[in-house]
Amino acid sequence: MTTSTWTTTLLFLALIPLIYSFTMFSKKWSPKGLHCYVTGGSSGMGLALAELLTRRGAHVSIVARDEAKLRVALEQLEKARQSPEQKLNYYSFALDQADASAAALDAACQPFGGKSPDAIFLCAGSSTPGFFVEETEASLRKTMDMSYWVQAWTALAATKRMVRDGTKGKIVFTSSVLGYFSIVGYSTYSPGKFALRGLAEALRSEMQLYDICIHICFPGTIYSPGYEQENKTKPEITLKIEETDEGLKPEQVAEALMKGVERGEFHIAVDVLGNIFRASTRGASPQNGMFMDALYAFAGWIALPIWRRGVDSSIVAHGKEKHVEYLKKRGFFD
Ligand SMILES: NC(=O)C1=CN([C@@H]2O[C@H](COP(=O)(O)OP(=O)(O)OC[C@H]3O[C@@H](n4cnc5c(N)ncnc54)[C@H](OP(=O)(O)O)[C@@H]3O)[C@@H](O)[C@H]2O)C=CC1
Ligand SMILES: CCCCCCCCCCCCCCCC(=O)[C@@H](N)CO
Repeated sequence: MTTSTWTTTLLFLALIPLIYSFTMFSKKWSPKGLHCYVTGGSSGMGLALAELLTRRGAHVSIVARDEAKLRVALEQLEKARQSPEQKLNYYSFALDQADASAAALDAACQPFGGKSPDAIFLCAGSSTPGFFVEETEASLRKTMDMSYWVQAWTALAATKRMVRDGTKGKIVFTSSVLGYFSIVGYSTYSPGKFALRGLAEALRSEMQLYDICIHICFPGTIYSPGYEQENKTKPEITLKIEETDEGLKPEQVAEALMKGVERGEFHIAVDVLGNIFRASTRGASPQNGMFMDALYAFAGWIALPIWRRGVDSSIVAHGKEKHVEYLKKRGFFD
């Protein structure tokens, strides 16, 4: 290379951190005065997020199925209200159905003269861990509804509405670290959470046509009512593998998600573990920070193969000791 090529290359490399530092001064997104639509807003992370948005001065609509839980959740939101102008409402709909998802959105737009919400937070979802060999066609379809379609149907209705209304809004999906990798017990859940990543990636690209911003969050264990519920069917070995994950409270996840949205991150991880998996699995998805991402990816390069080997050997050991007995007891071989 000639001296001038070297100079140009060095100048170009020096520009990269400079360009990154500009992004630090760009205006943060704020939910104040905006209509935020939160699915799964009656429990766990969705409720914590709805409360946080209320405290930040947003109009908040929460959607879930159980009306009694929604009513209690709305009381919690009322306590976080910042001004009498804020519109806080709940809507009871089953979002794993396409028509009900569109109807829920229609209903929530009514108090706003039919106008689309400014931000859609898709938190609804659930998991029913178990062993794949014990699943059925019905259980696999149902669990896909509860991990993928429960968010995809609202995304479909919301993008149509935002584009028709010219709303330059945002849509935030909730996947899981189990949308980056998977382990025994999550064959009914990870596929839907992986699929959400695919959907978010396609939409991040397409929605640039309309200035609609897409985000997707990848939390680890959240100590929520949903977590208590899933533990009822969770295989012992799955629980054991999960012990490595410290877990967070719904409020901590909501705070971290909000920070990621404010910073304009596409993939939002809520803790170090999530960041390691994110940076190690990123592909061509935008990175969140050149230096930290390189560091997380390096940590993953070293630690993930070691961790996975440990997980694999604990599964093999568990199988030899207990698993066949377990299947026999459940009548699997009958
Ligand atoms: N808990 C965890 O460890 C983790 C959870 N996640 C994901 O984060 C999100 C929140 O989880 P978590 O905080 O545990 O939430 P919870 O399980 O505590 O609450 C789930 C919320 O979604 C609603 N919901 C569930 N199914 C439907 C449906 N078919 N139609 C409408 N609303 C529905 C529930 O209300 P109702 O039942 O009344 O409809 C409730 O409001 C989920 O998408 C979950 O998959 C990701 C990583 C870890
Ligand atoms: C640096 C390398 C160390 C790697 C350690 C990784 C430990 C991860 C354990 C599995 C965590 C599973 C979280 C499940 C969250 C979820 O989505 C379910 N609760 C379903 O709702």
